[in-house]
Amino acid sequence: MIRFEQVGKRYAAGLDALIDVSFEVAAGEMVFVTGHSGAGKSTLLKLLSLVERPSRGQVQVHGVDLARVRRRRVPQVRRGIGMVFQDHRLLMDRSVFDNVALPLVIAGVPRIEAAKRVRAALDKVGLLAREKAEPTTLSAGEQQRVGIARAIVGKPPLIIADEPTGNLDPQLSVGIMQLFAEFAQVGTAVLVASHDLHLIKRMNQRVLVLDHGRLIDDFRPQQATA
Ligand SMILES: Nc1ncnc2c1ncn2[C@@H]1O[C@H](COP(=O)(O)OP(=O)(O)OP(=O)(O)O)[C@@H](O)[C@H]1O
Repeated sequence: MIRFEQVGKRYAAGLDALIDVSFEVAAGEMVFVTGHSGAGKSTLLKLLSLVERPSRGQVQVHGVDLARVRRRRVPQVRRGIGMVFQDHRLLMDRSVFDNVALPLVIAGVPRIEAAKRVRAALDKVGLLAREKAEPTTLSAGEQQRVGIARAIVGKPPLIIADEPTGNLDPQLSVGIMQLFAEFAQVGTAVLVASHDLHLIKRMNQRVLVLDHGRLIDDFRPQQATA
């Protein structure tokens, strides 16, 4: 599903954010990316969402070498990725329903079909009753769940989340991670950047550890105990 092959990323300032990073993620896997602040976690996710391009090596998604994706095809590739951000980036003057519907509207999904899918996504994150609410009237955790509903509504084969639980309490954080794990169980590949070691430990999933841009560990708890 995802393949990084000796990937390097050097920003214009000359700083190496990623150095010789190689790994693969299969469909149905949930993987945490962790490491100190500045280790390269966000950069790694940005290469997948084509916000940044690698300086060396190759990033492949579904067998497609992302370096070959032309600028005008970038939006199409991004439609195959559900993106969740720490600051969730909701449109505050639109309803919860409209926020979640946005990717479907952009993709041209007919209204009745879109409404069905939006409600299914909201149901999944436990917010069906709040579809008419404006995001400002929701708690931080609820807003984050709207962001997740928006990321999953198009049923993308890949979800990437950058510190999705950064400002949530531990219980809510676990709930959101369990939701991601459920998506992985039905075949979605899920990549979550997080520095919350307590949460990562609790979820018992594969963990990639970055240190100053290098991948220093790739820990698979299931295999370790097998
Ligand atoms: N657009 C950019 N231009 C120049 N340097 C950048 C840019 N984006 C990130 N960097 C640098 O690349 C390194 C890796 O940054 P990145 O954001 O990937 O780390 P991170 O592990 O996500 O950190 P954090 O946990 O603090 O978000 C850092 O030293 C950062 O300053």
